[in-house]
Amino acid sequence: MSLLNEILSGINPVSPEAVLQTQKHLDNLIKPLGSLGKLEEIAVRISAITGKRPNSLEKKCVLVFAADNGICAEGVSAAPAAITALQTINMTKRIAGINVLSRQAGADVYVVDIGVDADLPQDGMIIDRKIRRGTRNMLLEPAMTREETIRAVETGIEMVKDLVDQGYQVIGTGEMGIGNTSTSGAVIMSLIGLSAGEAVGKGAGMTEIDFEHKKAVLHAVLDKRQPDSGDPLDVLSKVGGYDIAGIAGVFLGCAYYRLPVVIDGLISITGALIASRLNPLSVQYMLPSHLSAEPGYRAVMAELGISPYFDLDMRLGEGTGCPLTFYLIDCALAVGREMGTFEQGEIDGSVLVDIR
Ligand SMILES: O=C(O)c1ccc[n+]([C@@H]2O[C@H](COP(=O)([O-])O)[C@@H](O)[C@H]2O)c1
Ligand SMILES: Cc1cc2nc[nH]c2cc1C
Repeated sequence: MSLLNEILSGINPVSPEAVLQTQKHLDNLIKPLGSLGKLEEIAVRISAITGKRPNSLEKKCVLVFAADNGICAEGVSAAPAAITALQTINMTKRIAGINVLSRQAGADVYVVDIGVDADLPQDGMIIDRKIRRGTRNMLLEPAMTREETIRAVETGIEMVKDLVDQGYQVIGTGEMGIGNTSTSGAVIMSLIGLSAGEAVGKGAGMTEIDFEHKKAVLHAVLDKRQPDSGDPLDVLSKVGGYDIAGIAGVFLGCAYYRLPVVIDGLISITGALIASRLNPLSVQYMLPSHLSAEPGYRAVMAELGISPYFDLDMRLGEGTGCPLTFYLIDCALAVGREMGTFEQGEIDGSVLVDIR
């Protein structure tokens, strides 16, 4: 059996007993019932995933998949494609946004070259899992072969296995790739049935005229490629990218190894959508972070049945929503471990009214 099929058939649901026990514990702490809102939701979700309580997720990282996109030849991004390689190198110099925010949250950053169209420095700072130097131009031909697509998804799964072996307890999903709001948009349009205007925004920034062109290109791409919306790997291979595929693998791998995994922005949630279509149980292991400014994000969230924890008008990508969510997770788990019970606080909790 292929690694992908083995992982897909080995994903189990989270623990319903841990959900009940954790909510019972939270309801016995000195506060009105449910008054810590989404922090309680996070604590319950983490218990459900780990199957135990109390929890403490000390070892955290963000996994950044870097890849180029052939569709950039059609002028779908105002940013030059060369920025993919440059910013990937900047991440190894620890000066990118993802490095700064991860440092604040006590999380490590790992950068994986899964398809950058450049020879990156072989200095041990970038994990070299390059499948190809960028995808093909999806307006002219399928972006990836099915074999490359599966290899990219399996790369994500293998990265999770390595991180689990190193003791990581929570993983964030990041990416770097000029043009990847277009590939993500095309995948979302195919799988959910949205128009380009409903799926994509201005990505890393572009003029109104260029934005109209980007949307027209995406409609032309779907017209030419005719991806099969019932086959997520067909969609991914025809109009996706190596980064989205690697991220989909991370979501599946985390579900298989029972690790919480955090969603970042549009590209990350597109990987989550692919994972969920391949195995819906994988959604139980996902935690959201922020609301991306790209419009397709809301539609995917709605399908996944989750809602973002915060909205800071962020649209950087790189995985930057993840370290912020790591901090929320730390807070939520500390509440579960450290807050006193009604008995310890000498308060009669039985008189309180449950308004949830
Ligand atoms: O994750 C998001 O929601 C997001 C929204 C806008 C832009 N980005 C980042 O910007 C790049 C893609 O933008 P673009 O315009 O080249 O498609 C890519 O490197 C992403 O990390 C990411
Ligand atoms: C500078 C720059 C940094 C990025 N990080 C993620 N996407 C990006 C796009 C640009 C243009």
